[in-house]
Amino acid sequence: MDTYESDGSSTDQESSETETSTHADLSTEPPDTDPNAASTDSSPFGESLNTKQVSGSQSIEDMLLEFDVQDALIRDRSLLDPNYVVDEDRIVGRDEQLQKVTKMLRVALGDNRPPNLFLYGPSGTGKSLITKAVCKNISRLCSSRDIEFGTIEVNCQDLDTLGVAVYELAQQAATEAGVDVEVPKHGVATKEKWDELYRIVNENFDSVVFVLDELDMLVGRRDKQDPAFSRLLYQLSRAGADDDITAHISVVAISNDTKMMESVGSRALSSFTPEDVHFDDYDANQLQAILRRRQDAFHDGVVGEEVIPLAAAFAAQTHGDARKGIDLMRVAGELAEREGDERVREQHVREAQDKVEKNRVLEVVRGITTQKKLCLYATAAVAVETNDGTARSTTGYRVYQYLTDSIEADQYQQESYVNKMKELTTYSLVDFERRSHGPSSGMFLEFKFGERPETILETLREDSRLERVSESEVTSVVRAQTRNET
Ligand SMILES: Nc1ncnc2c1ncn2[C@@H]1O[C@H](COP(=O)(O)OP(=O)(O)OP(=O)(O)O)[C@@H](O)[C@H]1O
Repeated sequence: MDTYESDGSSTDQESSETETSTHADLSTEPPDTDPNAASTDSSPFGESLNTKQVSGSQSIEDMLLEFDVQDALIRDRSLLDPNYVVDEDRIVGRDEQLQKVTKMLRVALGDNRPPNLFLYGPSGTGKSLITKAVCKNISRLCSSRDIEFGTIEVNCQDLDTLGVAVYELAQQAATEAGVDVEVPKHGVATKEKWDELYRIVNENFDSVVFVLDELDMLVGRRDKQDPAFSRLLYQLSRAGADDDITAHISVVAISNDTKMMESVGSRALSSFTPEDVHFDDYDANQLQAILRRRQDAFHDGVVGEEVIPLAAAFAAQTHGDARKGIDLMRVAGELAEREGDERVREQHVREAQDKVEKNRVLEVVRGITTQKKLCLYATAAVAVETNDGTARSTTGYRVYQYLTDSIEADQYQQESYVNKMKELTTYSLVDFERRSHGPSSGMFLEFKFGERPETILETLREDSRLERVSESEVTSVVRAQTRNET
């Protein structure tokens, strides 16, 4: 996989750079204060804050009570929470996947081991939802049949190493069983954590489904031959076959990266052998249908006619991501509530789009290294200047070279630049396609952003190093390079 087969410059050293540089680089602005405002209070907050009037009009208590009586627009916030597992009748347009996953996992209801599954497709296309909904139903039926069934679910996004992942699995297994983990989190060998996981599973379950969400993110230490996700899959599959785990186990691996299985080592692949289930992007109509099934999250008649089509259209621009559509509905509703409006309107969705987009970009760029920020900045700067919002890797690299020169940062080869950009595709902020200049010339990658490249530049400029770069000079470099390309 590209994420793993990188240039060697993406080492653990880079990970530590992430930790230090992000905090320093993307520090938030101090709160807006008016230096000229006179304060008569000796205490910084003023003792009167709880009881007295604020800004000469309403007291805090009045405002709180007003919220009590004001008609809230949102009736059921859980329907707008992306982590909430909605009932089956609210799941739209995923019949095929729902049937496939159900038929394969229902084996757990008898005395058999369900097959392993690999669910892949872009972000927000229902992979986790379908898995959780099926497991929830199996669990309910199993309890009526006296079968101890457990769903042990981990999201691998923030797990650095195999040892951390195994401990997390043990922790989740313990929570599901209502027992304690009996080994410490730190200072013990990974083998002890595996043994603890086996113990918890064997003592508490007849049948277990391990759900490994965003598995491709579990890369682990780069000095190991196989990525950590490959080793995890191997060990879990072997544990079932070698009777380390006596319960029937099935592993559901979930990833946005369609090529993840290509970097699973051959040893792991021959034990894991999953059934594949593909999840496509949603189109705007499907997204509308998903959102309409949740419209009762709001009180009757408060959602303007244009709200759902617009939220669906915005979400369709980001790979048909249902999570984004749901986020837009929630944020638009909250904005309307805050403004005291009696309806959610188109304008709230537009404001929400701006907010959600900025948050998504911020979330991604907060966690990436300075080198990746430079690659992303260069590529977004190119995309801003092209008619169709795309950026060629060849042009992007030249702008990257300009950026690294101007802030005196390390400069990597074009291959590394491309690898770093490819790694960023896992966050579905940017996507790429392979293109060719023509039959006799070379290939290049064409990057396209899921969010507006202007928002990406704006967010990245909060990094103090990038803030120093002259925007107009970057634009001139981009224009000159783009002319050369055509
Ligand atoms: N077909 C659907 N019907 C109703 N809601 C859906 C559907 N697909 C996705 N959703 C909702 O969209 C949100 C994101 O879905 P989910 O977490 O399943 O995506 P995912 O494919 O696992 O994405 P990621 O790879 O980012 O984890 C959730 O709130 C989920 O309930």
